Amino acid sequence: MTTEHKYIVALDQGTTSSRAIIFNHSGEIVGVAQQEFTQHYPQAGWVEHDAIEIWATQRGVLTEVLEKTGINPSQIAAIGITNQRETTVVWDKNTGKPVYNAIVWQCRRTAGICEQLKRDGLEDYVRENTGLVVDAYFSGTKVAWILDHVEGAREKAENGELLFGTIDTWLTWKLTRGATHVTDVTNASRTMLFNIKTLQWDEKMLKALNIPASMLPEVKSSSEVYGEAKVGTSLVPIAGIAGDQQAALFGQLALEKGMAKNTYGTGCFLLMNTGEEPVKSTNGLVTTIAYGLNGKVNYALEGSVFVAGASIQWLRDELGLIRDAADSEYFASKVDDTNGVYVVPAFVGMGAPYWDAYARGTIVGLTRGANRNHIVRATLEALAYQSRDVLDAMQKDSGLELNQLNVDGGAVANNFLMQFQSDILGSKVVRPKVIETTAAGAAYLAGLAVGYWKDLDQLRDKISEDRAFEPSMEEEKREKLYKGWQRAVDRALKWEQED
Ligand SMILES: Nc1ncnc2c1ncn2[C@@H]1O[C@H](COP(=O)(O)OP(=O)(O)O)[C@@H](O)[C@H]1O
Ligand SMILES: O=P(O)(O)OC[C@H](O)CO
Repeated sequence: MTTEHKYIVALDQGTTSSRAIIFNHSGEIVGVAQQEFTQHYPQAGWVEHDAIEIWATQRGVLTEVLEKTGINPSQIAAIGITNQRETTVVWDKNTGKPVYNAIVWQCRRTAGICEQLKRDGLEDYVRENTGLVVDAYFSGTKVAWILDHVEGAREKAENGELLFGTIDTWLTWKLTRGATHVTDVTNASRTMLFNIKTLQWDEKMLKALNIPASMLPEVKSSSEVYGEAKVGTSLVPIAGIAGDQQAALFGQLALEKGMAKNTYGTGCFLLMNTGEEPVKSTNGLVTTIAYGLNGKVNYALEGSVFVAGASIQWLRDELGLIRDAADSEYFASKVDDTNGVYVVPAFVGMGAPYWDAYARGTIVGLTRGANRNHIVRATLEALAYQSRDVLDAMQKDSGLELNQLNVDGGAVANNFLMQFQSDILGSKVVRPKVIETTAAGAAYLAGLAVGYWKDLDQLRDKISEDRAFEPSMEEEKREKLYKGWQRAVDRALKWEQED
């Protein structure tokens, strides 16, 4: 294939926005288009997206970025898809219409189904075979909920008329006009329905949740041609698929055992590549598939924090304390500390390492002197404390000491946060020049599949450091602050009562 004038497009379908990013052969970004879409909160702790709006915004940004850059679809060598994971779409394969809104990864509505699975004694089985903990986060219980609550859905599913997919599957199906119903191993490993040892859908889990196998997509590697998308008058191969956190790991080229990254977006996700063998966590992390490439899979340990950058949006949209996410750095830097205030943003329960669907957000340590700056600062600091929680667990599980943390995602633009992160970890934090590593990972996977890039060595020199943050806090102060955080978390846990 000629690489002249050719590009790779990454479609990055995130929790809050859809993005299309064009990369050239040097791995540089030549165009970006982005569109936010509506978040639906029908009840406390519930989160939904309209799958049609997801498709419309994703399609819209693809058209927009081509128009903006003047690149013709015929110049695109391949499309890579990366996506918010776990979010669940069920649609009618005849009409192409979703039978219900997409149930988002953050949604807690299936906590009760999870309690039942635990009572049925499935916890150990789930951990051993899917690598996960029993939690409403993952797709399986969301599919079960749709089949049980949408009128006529179960009957149609049993007649083979309904399809299930995570967002990668939904987009691929739409882009190929219904010709392709696939997912990749990384996304499959987030469903709680996939056996990460046999790399097959897990019959016992399907039975436990009463989900017909006919709804499930075919599971493929993360880098191969899955189908062709019609873009304008051209047919463009879709050649890379990976969940966004795995794509970010790939985009940071953390491809060797022991390499890790932390992504600060809506949530925070710390992943460590553990090589070709799955490592079982005993400290509240999950085992997941990092990527499937060249006939093999690599595994990762993951610590998933449900609310990170989303708490900065909460300061902006719900409390009105800031006008723009970037303002948080200005207000936090106006004070020397939080004046004893801690914010625990457990808006949708807490993920790793606590796994408590009943935790709720809390602010503690308020005194008459507490002001906006302290609350903004405490909210930013919570991102760093939550990352320390998972990093400590990761070090215990892996037996490795991470003396450097590679970071990416929208919130790493915040220098205050990065410095505090380094201080509270006591280790170096390294921010790359290109923080769009998620999209880069999807582009690399697609480019490798079609021979646009021969191998990853061609890309290694493209990753360069923007800034390194070194710890400057005294050990005694660090541990005192962190102990305060742990006490604050205790207040947030198990706040909501089980129905
Ligand atoms: N300067 C900043 N300081 C703190 N948070 C920020 C800043 N800029 C963006 N964010 C947060 O980062 C998130 C957006 O990052 P992004 O990687 O695009 O997320 P996602 O892929 O989850 O949609 C938002 O939640 C936003 O509040
Ligand atoms: O869309 P993001 O970047 O918030 O990522 C969401 C995760 O994939 C959820 O597991």
